[in-house]
This record gives sequence, C-alpha cells and structure tokens, in this order.
Amino acid sequence: MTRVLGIEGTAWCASAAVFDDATDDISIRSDAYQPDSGGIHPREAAEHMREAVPTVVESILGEVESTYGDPSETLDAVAFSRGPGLGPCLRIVGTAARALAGALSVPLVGVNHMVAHLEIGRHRSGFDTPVCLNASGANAHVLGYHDGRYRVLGETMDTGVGNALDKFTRHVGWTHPGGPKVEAHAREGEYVELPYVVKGMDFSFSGITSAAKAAYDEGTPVEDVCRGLEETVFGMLTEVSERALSLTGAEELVLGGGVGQNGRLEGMLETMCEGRGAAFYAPEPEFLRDNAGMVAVLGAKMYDAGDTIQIDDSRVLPDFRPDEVPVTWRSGTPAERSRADGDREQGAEAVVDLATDDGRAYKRRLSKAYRHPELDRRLRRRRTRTEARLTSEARRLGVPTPVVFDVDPPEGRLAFEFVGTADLGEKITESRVEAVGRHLARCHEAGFVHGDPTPRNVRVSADRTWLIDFGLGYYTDDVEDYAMDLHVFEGALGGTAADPAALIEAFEDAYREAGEERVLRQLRSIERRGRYQ
Ligand SMILES: C[C@@H](O)[C@H](NC(=O)OP(=O)(O)OC[C@H]1O[C@@H](n2cnc3c(N)ncnc32)[C@H](O)[C@@H]1O)C(=O)O
Ligand SMILES: Nc1ncnc2c1ncn2[C@@H]1O[C@H](COP(=O)(O)OP(=O)(O)OP(=O)(O)O)[C@@H](O)[C@H]1O
Ligand SMILES: [Fe+2]
Repeated sequence: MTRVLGIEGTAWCASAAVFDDATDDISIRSDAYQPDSGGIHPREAAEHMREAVPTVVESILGEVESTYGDPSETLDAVAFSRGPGLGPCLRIVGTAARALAGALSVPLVGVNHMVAHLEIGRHRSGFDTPVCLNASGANAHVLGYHDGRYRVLGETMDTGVGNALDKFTRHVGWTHPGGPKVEAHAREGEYVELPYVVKGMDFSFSGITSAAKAAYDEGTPVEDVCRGLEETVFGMLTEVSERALSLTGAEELVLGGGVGQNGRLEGMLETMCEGRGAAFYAPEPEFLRDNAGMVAVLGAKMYDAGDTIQIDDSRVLPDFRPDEVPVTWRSGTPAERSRADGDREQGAEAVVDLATDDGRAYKRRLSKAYRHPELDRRLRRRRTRTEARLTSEARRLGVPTPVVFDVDPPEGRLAFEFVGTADLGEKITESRVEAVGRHLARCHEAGFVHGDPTPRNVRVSADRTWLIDFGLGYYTDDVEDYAMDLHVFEGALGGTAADPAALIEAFEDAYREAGEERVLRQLRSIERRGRYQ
C-alpha cells in the first residue's frame, strides 16, 4: 500500500494532491494563475506559485490528516514536477517539495511532468502498452514505449499546440487561456483552409498560426478561423497518432494534456481508433489539464520501484524531455502485430494489394472519417498526385523507385511495379542505410524532399534499395526541409533499430559524400533546438 503527496507548478497551475493506491483515490487541490492580459508571464506565474503552492499543500495536508491520520505517519513520499516548465516556477515547487519531505521525514520523488501526463491515462485506462498523444500548452508529442524508455516518435518542431491556439486568440484580443474560446467559437463556424504540415510523424504549427492571424485580419469570420484551426491542427495530431499506432503495432491510445479537453480532438481520436480497431482512452478533464493528481500517481509508481532522489540531486530541469527518463516502474514491450493481412498491407494512410499476378502493387489512399471531408479530399488528391510525380522524378534521377503504371488522384489510387523482397526494417544493414543516404541526397540536389523517409518506406532485395511512398514529398529549396528528411529517418531508426548509433553514422557519412554538408549542420541545429517555448 502506497500513499504519496504530489505537487505541481510547472507554469500556471499550483496544485497539490494525494494518491492512495489501496483505494485508488486521488484528491486534488488546484489554484490557477490567470494573467490580466497577454499570455503567461514567467515572473507573475512564479509570484502566483509562491503564494498558492503553500496554500494548496496546506489544504491537502488537512485532508490527509482527516482521512488517513497524521501525515508524517501515513504518507510514504512527496513527489514533485521537476520539469519541463518555467524555471522560476519549478524552483518554488522544488523548494516546497524538499522542505515538506524533510519535515515529514519521507523520501522525495522527482517526476517528469510530460511522463505524468501519459501515466495518468495509462493508470486510469488500465492499458498496458499504449501510444500516448500529449497535447498540452507548451508541448505536443507522440510517445511510444520501447526498451525501458518512452520514445518521442513525433513532436512539434516549433511551439506547443496550446500555445499555437493561444497565440491566435491573443491576436484577436481574447484573454488567456484561448483554447476553450477556440472550441466554443468553432462550433458556430465553417471550415476554412489553413496550411497542413506533417513531416513523417513530426509536425509544426507556426505557419498555421500566421495564416490564421492573416485570415482574421483579412475579414474571415473568427468562428470560421477557429473551425479551420481545430480541423487542421487536430487533424494533424490525429494523423500522427495513427502513424505511431501503425508503426509500433500498438493497439491502444491514451490522450494527455490540457488541449485534450477539447471535444473535437477527442472525437477525432476516438473515430480514428474505431476505424482501425484500437482502444482509446481520454482521462477526465481534471486529469488532462495540469494537476498534481498525475504527479502523485506517477510518484507512487516510482516510489514503489525505489526510484527516489536525494535532496542534493533534486535540482529542477526546465528542459526535461520525456525520453530522458529511465522508466523504472514498468516492463513489457508492445506485442509485434503484423500489419499484413494475407496479401494486403495496411499502412497508416493506405491499403496496398500486393499479391497480384501482374507483378504490380495497387495502392489506395483511404478516406479518413475523422477528417473534415473537404480537407480529406484535398489531402488524398494532393498526396496521390505528388506520389506519382515524385516517384517518377526520383527514378529519372537514378534513385531506384517503382515504375508508376497508373494514377487516379480523385479516387486516391495508384498502380506501381512491385519492388523488393522486404521492408528495410526487417533487413537493416549499414550498406542499405548508406544507400538511403545517397538516394535522399540525390532528391535534395534536385530540389525536393521525400517527406516520410522511414524504414517502412524503403524496400530492399539482395542487391538494391528502393524508396517508395513519396506522398508527403514536395519541392523546396529550404535547407531546413532537407534536414527534416534526415531527422525523420534518424528518428525512425532510433525508435526501431537495436543499435541505431552505428547506422546513423553510416547514413550521415553516405549523405555527406553525396550531398551537402550544410544540410547536416542544419540537422544538428534541429536537434539542439529547445522545444519548450
Ligand atoms: C510544462 C507544462 O507547464 C505545460 N502545461 C500546460 O501547457 O498546461 P495544460 O493544462 O497541459 O494545457 C494548457 C493549454 O490547454 C489549452 N486548452 C484548455 N482547454 C482547451 C480546449 N477546450 N480546447 C483547446 N485547448 C484547450 C489552453 O489554451 C492551454 O494552451 C505542458 O504540459 O506543456
Ligand atoms: N511498389 C511496391 N512494391 C512492394 N511493396 C510495396 C510497394 N508499395 C507498397 N508496398 C508495401 O506496402 C507497404 C505500405 O505501403 P505505403 O508505405 O506506400 O503505404 P502507407 O499507407 O503510406 O504506409 P505507411 O504509413 O506505413 O508509410 C509498404 O511498407 C510496403 O511493404
Ligand atoms: Fe502540462
């Protein structure tokens, strides 16, 4: 039996909670910081924490006393959010947690806030090895579990998803937080087109926010812009969640983070999961937005695993990433599930019929019921057309790709030559990875990117390495886009291959030889970029 007091205060929500694992009771006290104008000001937020944290802790201690008895005898540990978050806020929470653990003479547990957003969903759903979509203010990422760590399968390349919505609402003069206002107005609006940006399983929002502001400034009704924002941004998050399910073979999805309170986002995820026979769980709103209940729950699991920290080692970590956390409290690896059903491959976007007498592969991009019909039509058409064009263009450059026999964009249909004997993932070697490096360099030199170069989009045989599935590709002269291709490939290697380091090195060496050094420099800058803005 374990009972843990948790403290949260990474940005706006001062919160304390107690979790009792015998009864599964979670009791939470929260006090939100509400800026008078603009967004969250770090100094004001810290001021709020200074006043509110002692009050919520006091209040929860009172409850512990009356429900369980003397806190120093009935609590096993104090857990707190070490990061990510705003430094000045985190330090106040850290100080409070250390003082309380000292006063109660119990161990201290340092929790990663983003992992807590995930674990609360796993705890309440009872799912074993779900993929998790964290949709919060300052973050947005899709996590999977592999080999003792949570892996970031995909994430935002610029702002968090809530921040993207909040930036738009500030522009139109609404108070913080803007997310709930976007939701209310979107209900009255008609969908308008905004840029849809998915690169492999990564994505970005800054172009969407700018386009939304511009549309509003040009007189598009604010309700319509809000609807366009929801359909676009949540469509992207749902698409990458589906890709993550498809890639890992997981059959469960949990949602986390404050933006998860949005009914449209939940609805899309639910529809997507239904469509592929996966189970979906969204925690109640009080466990989605920032709260100390999730900190107490994860704190209890870590405490049970002996995962406590000494006061001296308990400094806060404003850039704490979820993949830095050694996952001590759980085991299990997702069961491998074959996505092939006889002679039919089920990808995230399409079904591909492979066992044909004519040696062809027939691909069909399916309509996605979760997407707005107009957006769905546009994406399927555009990607089908792009795939035909770039597959042929790459082939002309000498990159091995299948011959395209037929294309029907409105129907989302393509007919290709069948190539290879296996996907790269099943037969990965350094020399094949080097071939991918050379092939991508050649595409980039010709001015386009693949857009989704994962091991599943590479086919291999004894003597050749083909690139397939160019549907997310596009022409560009921006070095950032080329570097993103490399980032996507390396990310996928990191998430699936047993020893990615040697493969990544071989891949980069081959790319360097055939392509431009500045792309690799840009790749380093992508990797260094702070994501918590
Ligand atoms: C590091 C930590 O401090 C940070 N916390 C955070 O972002 O608070 P969270 O409670 O997870 O999310 C707040 C965001 O959630 C948005 N939000 C709240 N209700 C919403 C709704 N109904 N629709 C869309 N967004 C909503 C707000 O606009 C705000 O941007 C994080 O988890 O990234
Ligand atoms: N021309 C081809 N020759 C041989 N196999 C193919 C061909 N096209 C597709 N496949 C097989 O079908 C699978 C799915 O195809 P594709 O990647 O084009 O669809 P998708 O829905 O975009 O999938 P994903 O989301 O996994 O990228 C491939 O991983 C590959 O195993
Ligand atoms: Fe959060």
